[in-house]
Amino acid sequence: MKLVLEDGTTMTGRCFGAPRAVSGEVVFNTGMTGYVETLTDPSYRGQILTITYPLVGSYGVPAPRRAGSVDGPYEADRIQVQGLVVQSYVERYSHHAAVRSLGAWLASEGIPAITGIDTRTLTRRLREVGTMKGWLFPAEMDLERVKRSAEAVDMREEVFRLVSPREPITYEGGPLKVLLIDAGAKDNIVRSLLRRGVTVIRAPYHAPIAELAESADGILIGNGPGDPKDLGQLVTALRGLLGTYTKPIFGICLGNQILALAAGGDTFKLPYGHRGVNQPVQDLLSRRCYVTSQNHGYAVKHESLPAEWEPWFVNINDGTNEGIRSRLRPFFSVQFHPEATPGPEDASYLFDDFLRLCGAMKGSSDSRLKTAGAAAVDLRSTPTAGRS
Ligand SMILES: NC(=O)CC[C@H](N)C(=O)O
Repeated sequence: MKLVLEDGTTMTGRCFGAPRAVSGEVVFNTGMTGYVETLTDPSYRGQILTITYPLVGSYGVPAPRRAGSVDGPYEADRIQVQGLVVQSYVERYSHHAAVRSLGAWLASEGIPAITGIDTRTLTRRLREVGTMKGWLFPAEMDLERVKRSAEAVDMREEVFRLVSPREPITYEGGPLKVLLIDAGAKDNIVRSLLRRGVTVIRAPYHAPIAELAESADGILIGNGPGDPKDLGQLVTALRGLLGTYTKPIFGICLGNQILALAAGGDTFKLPYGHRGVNQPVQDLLSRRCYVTSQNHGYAVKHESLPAEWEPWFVNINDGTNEGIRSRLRPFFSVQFHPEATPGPEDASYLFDDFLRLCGAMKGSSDSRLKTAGAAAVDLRSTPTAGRS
């Protein structure tokens, strides 16, 4: 197999997945474990993933999930990456839950993978030049032919259609109801809500959101692939809703970007993104730091936020935005993944805060809580296990 980057960098290795030609944006993730979760995360749709940790495959892959379920550790029904790049693939796995090798899983889903690559050199290149387009293909194929014929995902609106459900799906979990806007949401967002006794209406990003939101106690905008600016239809729908909606809105990753755009803010592309399980962020209100799981290539411009909004979290490595919140209303979002999978669960308290707010606003006879301003204040002053 060969990996060629758009700056001409060429690397040769061995195939351990499907021997096929693909192209996509080449990105790297620094997590040491969690390849099953990472490979099935729809935010990676269309991208060729490099894992910087050198040994990959040693714990194999567990049994496939039950059909129609959202069982972990899978984050979706299929592998989402275009291709996989590792330094040393381990075929002989050992783990009590494993039933197949990583290579067998990749091959069964038609995903090409390459081993024997100096991923440290590759990552340094991507850090210097920035994320680049690349081609992964069997070594005997001619590059010019590959460039013409390699399978690629149309990264504009098409990519969101590939990863969102066709119709709204309801998961019964309890009396509180959350509308999850899905443009590629990870299944663990659904599991995180169900675990907390919540009914989830999982709706595609192009569904009539305002209508569906009426019967829900809050809205969660999930993660997803691509560039948030290609989701103009959702941004416009949400902008309309922000004018009248009084219940809580929480965004995760792509959801942070969408909320910022709907509020009138702007996003930009990071040179090589944040992908890993040890990204440090700081809550600007409490000054408390958290280690978080992240997978994003775009970020919100702090300075673009209109007066009602304020930066909530920042990334301690590069100072970029990691969350925003309305100063007046119960609308807030984070750029990292509180549901983790893989990664640290430091930030899972955010689900509890969001749901407590949904519950308080639904059940309270206190009319002050029904006004959005009071609810936003309530969120700020609520002590939680995660913050104590
Ligand atoms: N994990 C996500 O939701 C990623 C959001 C967006 N696709 C980005 O790369 O920034």
